[in-house]
Amino acid sequence: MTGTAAIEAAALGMRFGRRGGWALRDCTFRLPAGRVCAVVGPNGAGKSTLLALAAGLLAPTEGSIAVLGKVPGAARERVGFVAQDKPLYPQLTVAETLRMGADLNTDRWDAATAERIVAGGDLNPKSRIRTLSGGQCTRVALALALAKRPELLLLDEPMADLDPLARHEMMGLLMAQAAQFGTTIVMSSHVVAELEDSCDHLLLVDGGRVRLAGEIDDLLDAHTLVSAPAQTALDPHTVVEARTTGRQLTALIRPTGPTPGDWRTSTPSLEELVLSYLRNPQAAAPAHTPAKTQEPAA
Ligand SMILES: Nc1ncnc2c1ncn2[C@@H]1O[C@H](COP(=O)(O)OP(=O)(O)OP(=O)(O)O)[C@@H](O)[C@H]1O
Repeated sequence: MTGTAAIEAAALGMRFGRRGGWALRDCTFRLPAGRVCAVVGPNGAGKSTLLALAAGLLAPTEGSIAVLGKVPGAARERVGFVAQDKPLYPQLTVAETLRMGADLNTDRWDAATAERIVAGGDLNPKSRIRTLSGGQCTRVALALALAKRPELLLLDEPMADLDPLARHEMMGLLMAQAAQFGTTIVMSSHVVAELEDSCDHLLLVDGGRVRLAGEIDDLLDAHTLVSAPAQTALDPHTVVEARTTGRQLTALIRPTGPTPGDWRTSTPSLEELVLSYLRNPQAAAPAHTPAKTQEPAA
């Protein structure tokens, strides 16, 4: 891992059109190189906009974003991007698509990886892209992006239209790529539970703001799930969410010290953490992983 961040954003904002609302606003975060980062958040939160800004396909309305230490456009050769709609040329065959990838990336093209990914889906190299299913197109798009051997791989909901076996296979390939080459992977997804075992870094985007940013283990360790009798006072701890069902209180807190011995406590899952923050827009981010402050350089 180097000292250069994979992505560094400062007061980043994006507005589509002069009169449009802000798709992203005041986003400041630092993603160290070599991480596998989950970008999660509700529909319309700004995840695709953030990834498109990092890919250099959009220019920020305000603030800045640096990718591998450069403006995104200047880092494009070292970045792989698979957009949500997996744009490919419909009239090309699978083989022609891979050949185009090889021609565009002569210095780094990993033909064996591209062919292995395509073969794994039993795709006929002579099939035209327009005849493929959504999941098969995703497989070709991922083959193009991975074979480019990027230093940073930006994936917008890469698993959304893959079947369970293909998801498992692709996740394995992505993790192998990250382990072997130190590739930084940033992937958006709505299936938070699926990300917990694969990702080590989280960006929670909500309403165009980055609400949580940091190492997943640190974020989980900073929170405690509490089960206690209803009416239990939770202060002085910081309460992200508290719900009472009958005589039972369930809460997600950020403890400010030891909790009473008669509380039942556990560490939340990533999904529990994310859902609690999304259900409670007023809950502030933890002090050591605030949306507006840089985490320490690696
Ligand atoms: N090209 C565009 N023109 C105008 N508004 C846009 C455009 N692209 C995105 N937006 C708006 O920006 C906001 C963020 O959209 P974005 O696609 O980044 O969200 P998202 O988190 O990726 O959502 P989803 O999970 O549904 O894919 C939304 O309000 C959306 O309507």
